[in-house]
Amino acid sequence: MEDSTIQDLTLLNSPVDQISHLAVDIGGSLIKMVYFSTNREKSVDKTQNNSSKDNLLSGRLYFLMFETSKINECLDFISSKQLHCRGVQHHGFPASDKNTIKATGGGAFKFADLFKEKLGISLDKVDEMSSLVSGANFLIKSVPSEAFTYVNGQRNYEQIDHNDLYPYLLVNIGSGVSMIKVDGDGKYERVSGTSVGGGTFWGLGKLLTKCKSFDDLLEMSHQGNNRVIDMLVGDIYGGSDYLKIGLTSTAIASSFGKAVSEDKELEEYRPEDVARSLLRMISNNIGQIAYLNALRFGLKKIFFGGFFIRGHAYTMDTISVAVDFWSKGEAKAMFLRHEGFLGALGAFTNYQLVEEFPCTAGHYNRNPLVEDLNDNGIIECCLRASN
Ligand SMILES: Nc1ncnc2c1ncn2[C@@H]1O[C@H](COP(=O)(O)OP(=O)(O)O)[C@@H](O)[C@H]1O
Ligand SMILES: CC(C)(COP(=O)(O)O)[C@@H](O)C(=O)NCCC(=O)O
Repeated sequence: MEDSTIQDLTLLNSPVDQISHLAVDIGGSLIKMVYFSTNREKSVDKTQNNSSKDNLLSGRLYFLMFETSKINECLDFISSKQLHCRGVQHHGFPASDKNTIKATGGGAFKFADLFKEKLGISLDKVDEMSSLVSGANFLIKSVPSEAFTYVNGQRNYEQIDHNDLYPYLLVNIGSGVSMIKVDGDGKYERVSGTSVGGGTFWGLGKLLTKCKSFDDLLEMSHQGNNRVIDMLVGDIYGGSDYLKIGLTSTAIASSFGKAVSEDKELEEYRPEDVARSLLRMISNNIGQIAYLNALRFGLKKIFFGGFFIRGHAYTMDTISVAVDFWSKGEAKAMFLRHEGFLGALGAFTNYQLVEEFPCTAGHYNRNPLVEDLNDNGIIECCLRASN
């Protein structure tokens, strides 16, 4: 954690805090939420200081996550905190429509009736791909220290030149994977996808290791050794490399391939090793498909998002190495600190209220009220409302 700011959600009940503009992204696995909170005492009305007719309200974007299978807990939480019907109505700043929130992801369709029934609110649907792109563009362009490469176990934060951002490939690894060629704000095309994604890792991992939580599975993979199960080039070539086609003896020739010849039951393998092979197989595969799509369109930058990544060192390393290996160093894999919140942020920007500058990040909050919550960075920003 970069900062020790601990934000307990009981603060939401503080009389000086104003919550507004909740946006949700309801995916196949997880519900992601973003909301804006301002401190009334600190909010600023720039109309007094400059000639602009815009009202600027400083505050913070907060991030929350629930499992989609626990949608009812999520609705109870929104209801108990009245997250959906708080509006900011001072300094000439309009309240959000009390009965409508921006929503994206498949669940915006699937659960629309449930939101209406339990909370009395309508979901204003924002297209999922469009939200991913708006969220990514917002993060890359407006939030400092957001994008980074992962090389030799090191995060290297990149200052992205706005004039040299497009085109890029956005690879969102959620339950499934979408690959989107981004050419500008609102200019994009979904060029590919694969059903072998985060849901595959978690689903197969659960079956094969009997693991109870995604985080445990990731932790297991950290302790494992994939060479126990994967068939390496050296296993086939008597310990030698096959350099003529660019493969070292330690490269994986066949994921899970060793399990064929070894007369072993699943129980005889360490779950840690199984988890490691699985993570490597899926990350490698996504890295390779991403590279092939980058090659198709001559793209040099590939940004990876989605909650599958979870800031996990081994996942990012595998993806980075795959992209580097296949592109012979030509393409670059980049990751985003708010990786899992692209869709939710994109839906939030659809309120047309986010002022792109100034934004700062670096504070972290851990929300003790929500299980499984990652350490999600809050973002300080200004909202703007035109008169
Ligand atoms: N706490 C968690 N519970 C379930 N899956 C998780 C969790 N944390 C990370 N994941 C991973 O994130 C994936 C979902 O990513 P996400 O971007 O939220 O996609 P979706 O929009 O499909 O829900 C899961 O398939 C899993 O691989
Ligand atoms: C259907 C989806 C866009 C839904 O998004 P998700 O909830 O997985 O984030 C995604 O799962 C996907 O792109 N799947 C891959 C389908 C394919 O191209 O084969």
